[in-house]
Order: sequence, then C-alpha cells, then structure tokens
Amino acid sequence: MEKLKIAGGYPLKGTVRVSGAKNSAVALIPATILAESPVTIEGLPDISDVEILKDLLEEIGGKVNITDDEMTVDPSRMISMPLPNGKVKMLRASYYLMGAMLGRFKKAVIGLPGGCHLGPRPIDQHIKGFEALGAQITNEQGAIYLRADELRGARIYLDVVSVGATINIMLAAVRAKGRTIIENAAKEPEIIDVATLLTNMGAKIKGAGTDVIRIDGVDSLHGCRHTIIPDRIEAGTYMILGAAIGEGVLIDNVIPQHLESLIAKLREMGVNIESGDDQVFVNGPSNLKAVDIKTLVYPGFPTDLQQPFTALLTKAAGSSVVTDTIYGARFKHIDELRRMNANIKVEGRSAIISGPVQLHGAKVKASDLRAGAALFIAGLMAEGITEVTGLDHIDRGYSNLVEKLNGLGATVWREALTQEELEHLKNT
Ligand SMILES: CC(=O)N[C@H]1[C@@H](OP(=O)(O)OP(=O)(O)OC[C@H]2O[C@@H](n3ccc(=O)[nH]c3=O)[C@H](O)[C@@H]2O)O[C@H](CO)[C@@H](O)[C@@H]1O
Ligand SMILES: C=C(OP(=O)(O)O)C(=O)O
Repeated sequence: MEKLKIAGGYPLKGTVRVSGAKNSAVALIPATILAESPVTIEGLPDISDVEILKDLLEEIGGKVNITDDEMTVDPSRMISMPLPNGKVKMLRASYYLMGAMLGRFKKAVIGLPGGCHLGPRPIDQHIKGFEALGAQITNEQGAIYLRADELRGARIYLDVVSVGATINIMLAAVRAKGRTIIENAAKEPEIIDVATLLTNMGAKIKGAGTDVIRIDGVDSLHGCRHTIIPDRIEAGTYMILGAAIGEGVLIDNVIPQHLESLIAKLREMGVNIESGDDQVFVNGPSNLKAVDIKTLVYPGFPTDLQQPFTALLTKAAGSSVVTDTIYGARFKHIDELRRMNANIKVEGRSAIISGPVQLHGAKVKASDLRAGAALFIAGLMAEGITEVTGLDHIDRGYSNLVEKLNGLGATVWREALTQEELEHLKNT
C-alpha cells in the first residue's frame, strides 16, 4: 500500500491531457457483453475500475485484450456465470452487469455494488426498471438474482433522476421485444456515450441526453469500434487546480460544454477562463471571491466536483455555502481539510467555508474518490508537505495522476506505507 506525498505551495503551469471518462468506461465495458462479436473501446483511462471490470468480463468467459488505452472484448463465449461476491463489491458500476447480462442471457446473479460511500445509494429504480421489462428479481444474502422468460418493452417513469438506472435500463431494453420508454431519464453526457456505443452495435435508441429515451428492442447486436468521451470530472478537477494555484494551465481533450456550470462558477469567483473546441485555459488570480454552489443533476453543478471545489473555496475571500442535493452526506473530506487549517462547518446538507486561509500540509486520509481529489488539491495549495492515504480510492478515477501533476510542475510522489502506518490505517 502506498501514500501520496505532496510538496505544496508552488504554482502549476503547462498542459495536461484529460483521459477517457470513468463513468462512461464503466458502462461501456459491461455493454460489450450484449454484442455477439468483438467490440473495441478506444481512449480508456488507466484506472482501477477499468482493470476490475476487465477481470469480471474474463470471469464470465470474455476474451479481453488491452493495448495502451484500447480494449477489445470478444464476448462470443461469455456465459451468465453468477458473480455474487468478490470483485463486484469493489466498484459501483458492477451494477451494469445486471442490465447487460439480463439483456443478453435473460438471467444474472450479481452482488450488490460497492463504490464511494456517500451515504445511502439504493438501486430501487434499476430494479423497478428491470421488473417493468418482465424480470423476476430477488435479493438473497447481498446478491441480486435476475431472471426473465422474455424481456418486453415497457414505459418506465424514474421516480429519481438516476444515471445508473437510466443506463442499466437501456442496457436491458435494447434486447427486449418492442418499445421501451424511459421517462424522467438522466441527461449526463455519459448516457449519450453509452447510447452511441449501443447504436453502433445495432441498437435503436432515440432521445439519449433528453429526459425521455425511446428504445426499440432488436434481436442481436454486433461488434464495433467506439471512442470514449473525455472525463469531465477529471477535466474539472484540473480546472479547479488551475484556478487555485495555476499560472496558466491548459486542459486538453475536454468538451467545454460538459463543464458549463463549473466554468460559470469559476468566472464568478474571478478566474480567467478561455475555452476553445477541445481545450480550456485557466489562469488563477491571487484574489478569489466566495461563491455558493448547489449540486444538481446534469447540466447543473456535478456532485462529483463538489468536494474538489470545496478545497478551492478555502482560498476565496468571504463565506461560501456548498449544498449537495444529490448526496447530502458527501462531506467526509471536511474533517481532513480542517486538519489542514480550513475553516469549514457542516450544517445538514451544506458546508460553510470561511476564507481566505492558508492551508498547511498534514497527514490526511481519502475516504472516497473525490474526497481524495479535494485532498490532493488542498495539498498542492498548502505550505509544506501533505501525505494522503486511501490511494485505492483515488486510483479508481484519476489516470496517471502523479505524472500529470508533475508534468504541470508539481512535486508529487508515491511512497510505500510504513508498518506503523499500515497498523494505524487498519485501526481507523
Ligand atoms: C459509476 C457512475 O456513473 N457513478 C456516478 C453516478 O452514480 P449513480 O448512478 O450511483 O448515481 P445516481 O444518478 O443513480 O444517483 C442519484 C441520486 O438518486 C438516488 N437513487 C439512485 C438510484 C436508485 O435506484 N435510487 C435512488 O434513490 C441516489 O441515492 C442519489 O441520491 O451518478 C452520480 C450522480 O451524478 C455520480 O456521483 C457518480 O459518480
Ligand atoms: C461517486 C463516484 O463514483 P462511483 O459512483 O463509481 O462510486 C465518483 O466518480 O465521484
């Protein structure tokens, strides 16, 4: 096990290239199960979620080949092997195996998913969708058993706007008989990316990216080649860093329209941002204004950038209020930021940040992926050395982090944990 060490307090400058989107990758890879010939996905990020999904596809008989950032999956010999335990528990997106295996094999056994601990993360809307398509579902000892004699198209209204449920229902519905209509669907760019892959595989999908998606089921799907969209959350993380300590940071391979809510907030704080077709240039001023943010479903401010943005707000003059309407308990990073001298209180679903303060280096622990992002941003803003443990969370979503940060002029490195630190981590 390792920790991340950061020598903070130095400005960042230069170009950073964004990798393919984690939240697309983790749906595109299970989607390959639905094809009957090889599918190639280009531009995959080098993250542990992708590695784990590759292993899971191999467990069910898939032949997977990875070269550089490209993965080819031959799904022709896959079988509906039960996956009640093991690696499915290591990531959130293993729930997509339910939709994809139900679509292809009409049966699946998948353990309840893991992923970031952000408070309760139910999957009732996924289940409701599968049941509407004709599946019988039971939950036995922490695993979901799904079975259908046949899947039939249905009209499904989501009670909660859910990225995962929208994609999962799409995955099963492309192989159902007849038309499925998903109402109150999520509109995130990753949903369009998955619909694009499925369409290239022969599926008939209209309306992805709007709140009504229509799917006409087909009898079979074939292989294809697909290039993943850039990771808007990784891009946003580097934009926040650029705003905090950048002296001219160019973020390359980004779709600026995916980040309009963040760009608007950064401009409101006084950050200078110029955006081109697939690049964004960020120049952080020395004085930042306090702003309030409220996380919302896309195109609102993403919850996945709330924690990194909080680190930036410690530098803003005045009082900022951050409210998370998606995950009301997504505040495990706050205690750690306080250890670095941040002045923040949490009241219900909101964090109130008073600034500006100069952060100090400290030993901190990432409790989840974006808490980790908040902490490496804070470490780079801080004076002195910061040590971040909990790297397994950060490795789920930040491709080549050390190389990318050092490429911008940071001094960041990974170091093995001492025996004493390992013991301490086990007991906390
Ligand atoms: C792998 C992946 O893509 N993860 C993202 C996905 O997670 P995930 O797909 O899990 O998030 P959802 O969009 O489903 O969740 C949104 C809200 O709906 C609630 N809900 C969801 C499903 C359900 O059946 N019932 C229910 O009540 C959740 O508790 C949450 O409050 O979208 C989240 C919200 O943008 C992001 O933070 C995650 O990075
Ligand atoms: C919450 C996240 O991921 P997951 O849903 O995969 O846990 C995230 O990417 O910030």
